[in-house]
Amino acid sequence: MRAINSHVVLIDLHCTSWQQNNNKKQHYLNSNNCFSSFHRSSSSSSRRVVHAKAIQSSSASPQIRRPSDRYTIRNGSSPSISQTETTVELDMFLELLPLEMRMELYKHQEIGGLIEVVMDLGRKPLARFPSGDWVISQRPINHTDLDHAISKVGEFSDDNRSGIDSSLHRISAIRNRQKQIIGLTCRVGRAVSGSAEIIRDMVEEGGSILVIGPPGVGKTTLIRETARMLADEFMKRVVIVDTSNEIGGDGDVPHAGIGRARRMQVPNVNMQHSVMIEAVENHMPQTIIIDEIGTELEALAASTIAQRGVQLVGTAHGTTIDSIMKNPYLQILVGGIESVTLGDEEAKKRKVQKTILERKGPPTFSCAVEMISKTECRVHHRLDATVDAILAGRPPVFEVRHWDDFPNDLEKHAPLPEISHEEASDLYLANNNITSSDIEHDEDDTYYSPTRSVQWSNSGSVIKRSSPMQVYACKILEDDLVQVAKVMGFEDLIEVTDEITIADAILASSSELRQNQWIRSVAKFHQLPIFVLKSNTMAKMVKAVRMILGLEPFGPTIKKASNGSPDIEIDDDEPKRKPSLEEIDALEEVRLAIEYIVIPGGEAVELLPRRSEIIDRQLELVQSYQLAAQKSGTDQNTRLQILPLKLSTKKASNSSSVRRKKRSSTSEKSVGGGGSVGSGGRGKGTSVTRLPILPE
Ligand SMILES: Nc1ncnc2c1ncn2[C@@H]1O[C@H](COP(=O)(O)OP(=O)(O)OP(=O)(O)O)[C@@H](O)[C@H]1O
Repeated sequence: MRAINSHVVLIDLHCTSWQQNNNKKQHYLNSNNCFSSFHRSSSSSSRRVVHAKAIQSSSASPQIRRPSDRYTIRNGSSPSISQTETTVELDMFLELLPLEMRMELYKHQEIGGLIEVVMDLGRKPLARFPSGDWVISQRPINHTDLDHAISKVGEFSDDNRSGIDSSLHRISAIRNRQKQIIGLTCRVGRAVSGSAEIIRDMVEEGGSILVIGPPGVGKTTLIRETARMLADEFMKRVVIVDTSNEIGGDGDVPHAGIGRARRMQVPNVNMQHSVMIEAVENHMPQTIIIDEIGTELEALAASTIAQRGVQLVGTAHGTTIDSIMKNPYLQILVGGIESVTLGDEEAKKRKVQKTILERKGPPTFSCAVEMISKTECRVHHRLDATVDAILAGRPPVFEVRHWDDFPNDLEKHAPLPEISHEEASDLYLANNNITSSDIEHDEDDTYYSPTRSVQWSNSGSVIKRSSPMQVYACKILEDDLVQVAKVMGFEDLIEVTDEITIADAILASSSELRQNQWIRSVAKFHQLPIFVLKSNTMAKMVKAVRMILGLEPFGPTIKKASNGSPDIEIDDDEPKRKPSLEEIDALEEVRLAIEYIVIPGGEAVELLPRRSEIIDRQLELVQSYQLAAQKSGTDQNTRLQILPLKLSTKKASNSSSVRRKKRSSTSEKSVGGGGSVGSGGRGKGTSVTRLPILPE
């Protein structure tokens, strides 16, 4: 047994990094391999899925039945766009082709998913589908075919792009040396409703988003829907700088796919950057949408816009952030890179070479999305951290999201309703597949036995779960959490995971949450409760573990975050009145004894003699750690001894009060947890367990 004097010790708990994770997704191709669209009311809270339907052509080739023309297009906030209109858009596209080729194409099962048609002089025309390329006709394309197509589109601008009025299609020309058009790449443009759901949390956060991806991966489609989402659902003033009219479609009236967002056309591709600045200066936007930032001037303009506090959503060609970093013109988007020479000492301290690469300044965009395919992307919530990691040769932290895993249940993204504590708990239970039949009310054994399955509750009821609770620790030292769980005997019931997808709860420090709002978004996205530690003391950790396992009610600890999501704050079980200096000293003595000797070393500690009221306060604190204690000494010289025994409080009925009455002023009595426990004589319904001694 050891006695200690209290003194203040600062415990520095290091942080675990916010690990790479998972995903979420959206669903576009239904089982018939045709496009589905999500129709959303402008209020955004009520959402429903509109399934794709077969539609018969009403115009171009009425005699042709198109069994696979089964796609719909989201209609944004305007309810006026009908499926017939969307069919008309495909018809407009197909009219670029000579009739016999059009008829062939109509017959294709995947016509609804057609991506591009390629017409090169003297070659067979190709149709590109998600499943691959398909030869439309054995007859090679001739000049008449090209002239026919060119006659259906508007003028080609200096970037050799054109469009079809009132549609999102993009027609790109290849010219010979005499500037005559000898090839056409005709891309079907469509507003794919729901395509921005995958980044809704980021859009909502209001940060600037850089979308990176190779050609044709769906960047324009994603930012078009993002523009609509921002304008129609988040009611932002959105201006699209539409260099090739690809986002808002050809013609002076923008396509309904952009919702209420405004669109600025760009007369000449070289003027994109000046139109970007003009947009900020003249039209008071809150968000600027810009497709294909490709030149240094455009990157500089983007950086200027970001500095003026305007949210940016932009795209750039590339496969990864790394490729943007390597592009000298686009580097500025990620903060710029410079080489720094360190002093010998610093280089040694950092264990790096003397000359290293560092980020020059803050990136233009706060987060980034790397589109891997139309159905998968990598989300970098903190672009600065990603860039720093890449420069330091560390793997960046990102989240992989899959559209195809995304539950069709878009309600997940509805704003959280006002909920009571009970409802918050119910939500948590529901998300963890805990049904009411799993709930046992076990009044005789409210304390948790480690040999059981995991339990979770908010009100003392006992809930069984089949696997250990998976906790995602955010800026909480994983080892500390594991250690606390271990000393509490819960090592089989709680696990720390790096995979947020399989997590049941997030345990985060409040400072981390304040700094990184996106954690809340991710939690909301995955519907996980966040248990918030204001400080990383063991007492709070013990309480957090008990709450996560459902052994302690939340009570008034649920606080609404600014975004409406309920955080469960781990409060101290500290006295609410102002404690005296003597009390503070006595409680600190308890804390140090427990955290430095009793729990880690498994040793008993006898505290200094105190007045009985102070000893009662000490006892309360000991109980909050679920430890047993006993009083010793005389009435004038009473002191508390903390035992390395876990307090197990079975229903003590009235026995505690009976024992208190019997307490002798000189004899030793073990006390704790509302009932009395002693290492020698345990009362009925109470027990103590020897704490495991931790490894050094
Ligand atoms: N989520 C999606 N579901 C179905 N089709 C999609 C989706 N996203 C894009 N597409 C289709 O894929 C094709 C290419 O899309 P988009 O033009 O958006 O790609 P991009 O990455 O912007 O290409 P580029 O870089 O060449 O401009 C279009 O025909 C578009 O309709």
